[in-house]
Amino acid sequence: MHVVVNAATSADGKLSSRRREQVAISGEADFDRVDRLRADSDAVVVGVGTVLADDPHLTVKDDALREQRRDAGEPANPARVVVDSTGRTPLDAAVLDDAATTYVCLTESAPVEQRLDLADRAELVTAGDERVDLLRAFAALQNQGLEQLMVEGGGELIFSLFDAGLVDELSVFVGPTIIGGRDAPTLADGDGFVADFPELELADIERLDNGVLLRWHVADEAET
Ligand SMILES: NC(=O)C1=CN([C@@H]2O[C@H](COP(=O)(O)OP(=O)(O)OC[C@H]3O[C@@H](n4cnc5c(N)ncnc54)[C@H](O)[C@@H]3O)[C@@H](O)[C@H]2O)C=CC1
Ligand SMILES: Nc1nc(O)c(N)c(N[C@@H]2O[C@H](COP(=O)(O)O)[C@@H](O)[C@H]2O)n1
Repeated sequence: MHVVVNAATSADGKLSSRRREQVAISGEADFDRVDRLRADSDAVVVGVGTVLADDPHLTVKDDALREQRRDAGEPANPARVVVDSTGRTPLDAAVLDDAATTYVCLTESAPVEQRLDLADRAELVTAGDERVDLLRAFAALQNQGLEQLMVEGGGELIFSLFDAGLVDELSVFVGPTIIGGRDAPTLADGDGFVADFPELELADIERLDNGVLLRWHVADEAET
């Protein structure tokens, strides 16, 4: 399995504002790049915080890219994955429509009622007690044939994935704006690291729109 985290931050490292509403940080060229990355992925992964904040669709927007996937014998859109401990994904969420297969990763503590409702619209993966056990959930996704995973956020999920050692690559578009705010989500939130910080190797820098795209490889733990 190969896991790429992709996100857009303001120049001061924020994913969105303190209101947690979606902010268009990327310009046209970056959104096109994100669309290609989605088209090259087996699944697009988000946390339920992102679903509640943005109601994303997580589909490939370009008709030609969807056609290419069909020509290659793949579904037009990659699968969608929501990491959602207790089944808070609203039943009318855009990610639960029929544009793609959706997996909702839950824990044992997810109430039966939510579980039954979501099971009508998504494939359920159960891993962990309080929070989703990401190692187990991603292993289950791999067993379903999902090898290329693109994670789009948000900050809580991205931190947990680094903490679990599951990230292979990080792509960050740093856009030309300041959002600010101590309560605004950043690229990696959660509890944060205090030691054994994951080490990154810079793979590429590209000027894009009025910002910069940074691509990093995550160093193997054994090498750091
Ligand atoms: N600029 C960008 O590229 C993006 C921005 N965003 C922004 O990020 C914000 C949402 O991010 P967050 O609130 O951090 O939510 P999130 O999307 O990271 O979801 C976190 C939630 O996932 C659930 N969860 C279950 N197991 C977990 C685990 N092991 N680790 C972490 N979470 C687990 C928990 O309910 C947790 O509260 C929104 O404001 C959204 O607009 C989101 C994606 C991309
Ligand atoms: N790459 C990128 N740049 C931004 O500026 C963004 N705000 C986001 N947000 C992510 O895209 C999702 C929306 O997807 P759909 O257009 O609905 O398919 C949103 O939920 C964030 O994950 N990304």
